[in-house]
Amino acid sequence: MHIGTTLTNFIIETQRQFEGATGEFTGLLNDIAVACKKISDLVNKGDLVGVLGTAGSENIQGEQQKKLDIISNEIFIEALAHNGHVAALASEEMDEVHHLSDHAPRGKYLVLFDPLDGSSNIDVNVSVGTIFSILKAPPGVKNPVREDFLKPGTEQVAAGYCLYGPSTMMVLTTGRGTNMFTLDRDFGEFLLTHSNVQIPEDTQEFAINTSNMRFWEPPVKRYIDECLAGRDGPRGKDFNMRWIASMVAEVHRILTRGGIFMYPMDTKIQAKGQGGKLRLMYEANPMGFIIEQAGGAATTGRARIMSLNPEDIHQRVPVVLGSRNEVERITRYHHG
Ligand SMILES: O=P(O)(O)OC[C@H]1O[C@](O)(COP(=O)(O)O)[C@@H](O)[C@@H]1O
Ligand SMILES: [Mg+2]
Ligand SMILES: [Mg+2]
Repeated sequence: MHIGTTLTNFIIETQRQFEGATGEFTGLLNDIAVACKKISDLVNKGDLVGVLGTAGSENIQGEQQKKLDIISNEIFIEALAHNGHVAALASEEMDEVHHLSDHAPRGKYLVLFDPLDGSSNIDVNVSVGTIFSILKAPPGVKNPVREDFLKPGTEQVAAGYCLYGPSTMMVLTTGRGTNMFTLDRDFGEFLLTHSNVQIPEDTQEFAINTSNMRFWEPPVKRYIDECLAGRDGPRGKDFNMRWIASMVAEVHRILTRGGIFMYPMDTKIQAKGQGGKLRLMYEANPMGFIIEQAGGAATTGRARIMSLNPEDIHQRVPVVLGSRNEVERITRYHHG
């Protein structure tokens, strides 16, 4: 597909390759694009439209919700729940599965989403984003339930994120490579700017929240120590570090120039009885699909993320993703 193609035409072309395609998938991705454009506009205007700051409520994760967490969630529901492309929705900001109103037409898909990723950055004007994962809905079921969403990442039909940074970009995979589109605000369209993105297999750049170092497991400690030892150490090369605290921005950097991103299991997380910091269904699985389709890898440190059998829509998992050879090295360290 040629650079400059609109997202809509790109999806229509992609759909042509699927036998029996009805156009419903194109419709769904257009709904998602509309929602992301609206969120991008609000993020961009920030205080001018009074959307910054906390909402004074907590989500099921026990996190203080930002106003934009809730507003973005509502924009997504409004854009997706009425056009007959989905059967149900699930989100970081909603405890339970969101069922459509009785008279709303039902569609073939389920969507899980993180309406605003990187929430701790929203008030300090640092890049944030939206992450989404698309699954097939059980045929003929009017109101799919939680169990209908609990499919391994390998069953995703598509996944993507929209990054609200200096420019707004939509990154998408339908299982045929990973492509990037940039929003032309004048034109109001996402245009293809990077097709079939490939992540370098090796890297000298890692991203991890080092303030958690004292809680890390030995394999992670060893890996980071070796990176920090630089060219005089066992790796024989110097490493750089980055931490933006927005998973979307970290993943985007890695898709653009390689690298490794880690939010591993640690004793602090274990002490809280949690399985990790990041959520499997609307953070780790969609990002795993995007990264793998760009030639990278995504594991928990021990197992491929997309092969996990989910137990809950808000389940948390350890995440290690990025340049294939580095992810494989850390996974080897975990297997001793
Ligand atoms: O606050 P920390 O420990 O740096 O964690 C940052 C991580 O938490 C997140 O903000 C969690 O996502 P949400 O903002 O959607 O809750 C990730 O985007 C980011 O990678
Ligand atoms: Mg998030
Ligand atoms: Mg979020």
